[in-house]
Amino acid sequence: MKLHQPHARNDGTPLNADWFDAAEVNLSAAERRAATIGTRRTVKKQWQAAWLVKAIQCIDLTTLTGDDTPGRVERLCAKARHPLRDDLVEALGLTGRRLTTGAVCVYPSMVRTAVKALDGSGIPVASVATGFPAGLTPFEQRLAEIRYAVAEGAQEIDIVITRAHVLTGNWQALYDETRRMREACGEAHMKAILATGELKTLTNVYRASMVTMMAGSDFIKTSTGMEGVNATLPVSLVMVRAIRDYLALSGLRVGFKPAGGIRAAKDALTWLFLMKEELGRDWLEPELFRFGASGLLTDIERQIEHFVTGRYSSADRHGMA
Ligand SMILES: O=C[C@H](O)COP(=O)(O)O
Repeated sequence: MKLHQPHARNDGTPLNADWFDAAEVNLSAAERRAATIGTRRTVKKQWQAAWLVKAIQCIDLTTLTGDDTPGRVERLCAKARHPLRDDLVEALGLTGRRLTTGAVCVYPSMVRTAVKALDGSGIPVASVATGFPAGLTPFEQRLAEIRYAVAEGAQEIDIVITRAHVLTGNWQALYDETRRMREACGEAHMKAILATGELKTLTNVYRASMVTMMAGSDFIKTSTGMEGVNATLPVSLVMVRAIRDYLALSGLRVGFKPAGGIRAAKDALTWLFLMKEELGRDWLEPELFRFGASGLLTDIERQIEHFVTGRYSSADRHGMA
């Protein structure tokens, strides 16, 4: 089991419109391609639990609700440290091996609590910032929120972009904003949330992905979890292909984080297949891939229980068997 090793930060590249201006993404082509990912690949039963363990290691275990309390955050952190029951860990032959989620993701005011609760675990704390989820507070306040979360101990910052910059095609403004946010993050890694459900077209999703990567995002993330439409496979396909194109053009590796509404173990596997097919094995590690999810771990644990006890009924129901 690999320890969490933060990958090199993305220092970004100058804004270069040649890298995205001509891009046009065809919605139905993306939908057709996305629709085949889960069906073309099958995983032998004996490997499914291993894939689900991999999914656990890539979860940013999240609580982002108005009624969050220090107690809830502490319980979340305890779960991040021990994501599976001891009997399941033993049945999987993982006793004594390190098994944690990729990170814990909270609001800025909960960072200190999470850092304390995760002390010594090596699990990073991610904080949303910049007026999450809408990102419409005054810009200097958004930067101050990043600095606050970093000072509290966050090692990763999930920023939200100004959707209006995308909707008006103001790529320079999107680049400059993201660049300043990246600077405010200091040594913390930055994930740029595109809120794709509000960007109207997949072409906009592709262009926003490229611009935020050029501005130095370490990850691009689909959604806040609060938009009307959150992580979808067609949107994810477009974003991972932007990551692939950016790698080819710049030589820089950027991570991907689908987030919002991912609750079923079966869906987690589909996303892992997508990463492996489109970007390769390196994007199956928490350094380059995360799920932003509050409820996914519950279903994964349930499915693993079914595997180790030999009761596949629920897995069958989820189409996993
Ligand atoms: O960034 C993470 C999302 O807010 C989580 O969304 P979820 O609660 O639908 O899993």
